[in-house]
Amino acid sequence: MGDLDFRGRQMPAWFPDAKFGVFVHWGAYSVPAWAEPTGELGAVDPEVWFAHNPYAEWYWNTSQIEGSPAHEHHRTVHGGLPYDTFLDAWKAELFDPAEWIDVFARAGARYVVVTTKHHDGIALWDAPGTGTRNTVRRGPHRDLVADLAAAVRARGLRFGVYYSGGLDWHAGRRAVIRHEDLIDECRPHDAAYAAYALRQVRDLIDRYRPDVLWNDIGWPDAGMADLPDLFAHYYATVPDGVVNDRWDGAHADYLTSEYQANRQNETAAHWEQCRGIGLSFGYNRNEGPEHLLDPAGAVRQLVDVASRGGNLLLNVGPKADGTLPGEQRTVLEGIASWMAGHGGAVYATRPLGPGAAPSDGAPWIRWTRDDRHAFAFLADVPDSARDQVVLKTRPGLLDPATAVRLDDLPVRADAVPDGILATSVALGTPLPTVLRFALL
Ligand SMILES: C[C@@H]1N[C@H](CNC(=O)[C@H](c2ccccc2)C2CCCC2)[C@@H](O)[C@H](O)[C@@H]1O
Repeated sequence: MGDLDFRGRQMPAWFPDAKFGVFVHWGAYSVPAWAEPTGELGAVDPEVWFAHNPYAEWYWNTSQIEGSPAHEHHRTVHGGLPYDTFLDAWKAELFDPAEWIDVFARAGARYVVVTTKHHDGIALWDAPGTGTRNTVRRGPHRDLVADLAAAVRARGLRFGVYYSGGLDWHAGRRAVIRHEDLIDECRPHDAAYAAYALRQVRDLIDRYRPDVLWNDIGWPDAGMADLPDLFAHYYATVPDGVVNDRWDGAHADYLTSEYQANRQNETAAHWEQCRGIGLSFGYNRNEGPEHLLDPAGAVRQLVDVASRGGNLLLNVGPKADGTLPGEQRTVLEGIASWMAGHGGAVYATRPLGPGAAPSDGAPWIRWTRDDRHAFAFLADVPDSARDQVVLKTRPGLLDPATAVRLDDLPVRADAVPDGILATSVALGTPLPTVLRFALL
């Protein structure tokens, strides 16, 4: 047992300061890359969800469900071949990890979390116990985890690993039909799987020293007793590492939400929202621009999350050939150009707290603060407002006379009874305008 009592552990400052991470879901599922863009998790009727799953990384499961469009697609387009055929078809021939990480870093990501084994049980490194069911022995014939870890760290970003501890469709259970199945029927809970999974996570820790241990779905019942030792080993190996909350309650340095699911977790001291740029984590060839966040939408998602004290883990689903889908890359480039001039109002900030009234209508307004400044983010100011906005703030909180726009356009700010009247130009753009004020 490690000597670390990690339950009262201090959150390492790098994680809440980071604000923005990029998630990568890349796997054999990136070969078919096929799902119905049904809707966001939490907004789709659970009864509909599994047979019409928008998560393209769930292809194995969805294509097992009789009568589902994915079942039909797999039969007609892929001849109903065994799923592992996709592993051999996955060549990653154009994969250039440094190129990916350059895009992520310019977009302002401070950490990158990559899938090492998703629910399909295929490992992206030569994981113990997988035999040839991994990308070193088949398909890409590369240790993709090592390649990505090296590229991420060469760029000065933190590297995290995603591991599907709770679901492994090779551990011999049937497809998930309904949500309640996910909890028990279809999850492996036996001692053999628990030992298998424990050995793999320990291997990830020892080989890659990940800064984030991002487990998903949960942990096998028979392996729950192993977790205190695993976490102690992790923290001994990576002293400023962080662990997420999907270990069936065993431990968490921070809580997670996913699209609209588990949003109640966003009131925790430390939390992270994950979502795709579109409706899926794995690349889905059926997604069009109408299903994706546009750059302004992605920036506002990041600002909204940061203004409430959380991190955004925004997912990219690369193609099987190793290229980033053009439409997803465009969104990252859009985030990059905004973050270049405004990142300072996001990184290492925290909520402004009770001083500011967050807006839930138009204009869209969010706040952050650092030790000396408050930052107001404005967007979608109606034309009728004629480039004037009232920022509701507590009197005496900040000094209107110190107002500046981070893009250096002129701004005038006057104290008014319920806050500050800001007058400037082009306040109505979808991409947020940022005003900085000195805190009194
Ligand atoms: C990052 C994504 N995680 C998914 C697992 N998500 C969850 O277990 C979801 C979840 C969401 C938020 C906190 C905890 C668990 C549940 C699934 C239905 C309702 C909430 C995966 O199934 C998915 O493929 C992707 O890897």
